[in-house]
Amino acid sequence: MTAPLRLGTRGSALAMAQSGHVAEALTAATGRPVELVEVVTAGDRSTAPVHRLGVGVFVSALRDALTAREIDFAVHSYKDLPTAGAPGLHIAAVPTRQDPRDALVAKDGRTLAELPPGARVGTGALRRIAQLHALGMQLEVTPIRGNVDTRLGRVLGPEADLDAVVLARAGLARLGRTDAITETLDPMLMLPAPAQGALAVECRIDDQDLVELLGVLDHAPSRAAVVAERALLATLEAGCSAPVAAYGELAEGDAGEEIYLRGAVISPDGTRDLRLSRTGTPADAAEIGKALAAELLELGADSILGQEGHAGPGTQQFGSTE
Ligand SMILES: NCc1[nH]cc(CCC(=O)O)c1CC(=O)O
Repeated sequence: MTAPLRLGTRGSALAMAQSGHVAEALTAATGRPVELVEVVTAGDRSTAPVHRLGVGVFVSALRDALTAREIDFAVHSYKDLPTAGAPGLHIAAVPTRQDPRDALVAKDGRTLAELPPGARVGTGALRRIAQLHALGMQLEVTPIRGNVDTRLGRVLGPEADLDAVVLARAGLARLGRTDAITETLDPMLMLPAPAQGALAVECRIDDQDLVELLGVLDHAPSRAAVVAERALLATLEAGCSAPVAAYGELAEGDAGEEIYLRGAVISPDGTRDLRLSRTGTPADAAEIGKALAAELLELGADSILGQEGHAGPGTQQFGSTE
């Protein structure tokens, strides 16, 4: 009997759902039993706004537990990971990505276009706030935070005080709540966060057998898309709470498999909205992301990012802002 692999996870419903899913997939593919070990992070303990909590609050406790060998591997929402990797740790797999688009949950089954001027729309992410303002619909965008159920309750519950909320479709899908969605938002209007809908399966780099074992969960097209989107984010020296969006799509082109990467940097008030795209081969995913970021910077992306107190990678903020 092999001892079960210890999978460290946050205790939130979303984290448990995605960890449980990865555990099952790994056992199905390899026959190895997996046990879930709950790790409490500073981000879970605090109710302070995420931008006050600092870098990687939802991630660092899991990484500490990995380094201390208290757990063998961890599953993160990829978009919550700082762009700088962790020393001694390795992302051994990027499983097949979920639908990366954002979703609208609105009262009376409304779509975005059906919201009247002055409608109150809740979201915590600067990227979503900025893009909602850029629509020019006079929406009253209200910052919210909390877990998925709390956020749905702001529209659907007995104490509903908002007309709509915007959140990641992938989170709702993992919790079996896609029934609440009234519109899945077209990336033409709401470009997703870099790596949204993707998971990162991380372990110690010196744990070579495990690196190899976890590799069965890797999905190359998902990894290529995420690599391109994250290279864009890293080159902009922005964090996951910056008003930066990126979406890489893989498709069969004339020259074989192609990646089509779109990127956007939007000022929080929506008045400046830079959008560009670039194509290339999946093998060049990182270069495509860097080149697209460089083009955005040439158009003044840095001055937009500067507007919200951006001061380089040292002040990156990551966590459940969305
Ligand atoms: N920042 C919070 C967060 N981190 C991961 C998800 C779920 C979607 C995903 O895995 O990308 C969410 C919720 C949301 O954005 O609504």
